[in-house]
Amino acid sequence: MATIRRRNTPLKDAIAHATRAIDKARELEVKYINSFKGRGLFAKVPYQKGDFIVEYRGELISSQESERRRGIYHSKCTVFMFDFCWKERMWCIDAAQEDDSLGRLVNDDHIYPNCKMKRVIAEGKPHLCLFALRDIKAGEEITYDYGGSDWPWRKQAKVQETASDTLSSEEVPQSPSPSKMQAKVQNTAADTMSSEEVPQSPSFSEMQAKTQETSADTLSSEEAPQSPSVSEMQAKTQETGANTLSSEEVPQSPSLSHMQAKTQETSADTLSSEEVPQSPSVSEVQAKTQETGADTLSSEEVPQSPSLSHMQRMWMYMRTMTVEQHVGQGHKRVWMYLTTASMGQHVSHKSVWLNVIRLKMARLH
Ligand SMILES: C[S@@+](CC[C@H](N)C(=O)[O-])C[C@H]1O[C@@H](n2cnc3c(N)ncnc32)[C@H](O)[C@@H]1O
Repeated sequence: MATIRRRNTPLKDAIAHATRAIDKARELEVKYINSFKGRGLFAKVPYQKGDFIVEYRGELISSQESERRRGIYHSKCTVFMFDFCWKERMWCIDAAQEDDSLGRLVNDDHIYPNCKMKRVIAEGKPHLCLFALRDIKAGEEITYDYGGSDWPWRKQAKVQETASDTLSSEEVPQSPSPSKMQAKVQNTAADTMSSEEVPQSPSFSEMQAKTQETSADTLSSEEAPQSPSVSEMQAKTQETGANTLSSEEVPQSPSLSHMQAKTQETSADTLSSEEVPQSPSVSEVQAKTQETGADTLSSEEVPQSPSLSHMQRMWMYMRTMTVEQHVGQGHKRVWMYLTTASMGQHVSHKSVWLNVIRLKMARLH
């Protein structure tokens, strides 16, 4: 992927990357951090305060479509939906699809973030871009404040810092909140805009985006082409009879099955078999796995869901961990159990079961 060397102002830099949908692939790298945080984005080069870092790229959808998707997405996908206000309306960048874009991998830091999300208008469409809040050294993780207050990992962070990777029952992650990614979006085009042009944010509910007006980089009319009017955007939405914008305006929507398939990420800590209090499900899952002989199971393919009590027992010890099962002659199987912060009460028992089966199958040696 080509990288544009910065010759412009940060805002021009952001617009140049946003319009081409490219990242600074030579300046940034994705690294796996740990089982708690997953992946993160890191600077490979130093950045100066104010620099454009990366776009939070995804599909631009209306708030109505955002609500609809939240109703059907797995909770691991909804966390990638970023709501923001633009032209007196709520919009959402849906970055749930696993593409190669880097912005979607930036983690939250509400205490010492080094970047800030700002709204940038390029070719008439809003983009969400991260800009450095301070100088950033090579090797530093790129972070920003997701906003809000109820993100489950913030409550768990202290526990994770002190505890070993082997989780106790007290450390079972809290059920994820269904909250939206709160857009602490600043309007980068603000310097040249009057308050009429960038209206005050309405008072949205706590779950919704806080769009802040700030003075930031100056956007001239050459830098940002005219935005279509709200009514124009609304008209297009109505014309299509759908909540998503037409394909000229935004990329194709990812299919739900693809999104669901992408929710199976995990990482694990090792737990010896002695540490697992009860593992009745291992043999049961193994049996089911062998029965189907498939890599993934649809709900139709699972002949019988485990009973609720069984699920509850699994739930008691299911966390992010692996269990090593010695099968003789120096061979062992490693069972990997998927549980992350986003697997909680909002996931049906059946979904949890399917997730576990899939993961076990995927990781079975
Ligand atoms: C937009 S994604 C960021 C990329 C993610 N780490 C990954 O590997 O795909 C948001 C998810 O990252 C994790 N995350 C973000 N910030 C975190 C933090 N400060 N501590 C722990 N987990 C975090 C949470 O699981 C959250 O659902």
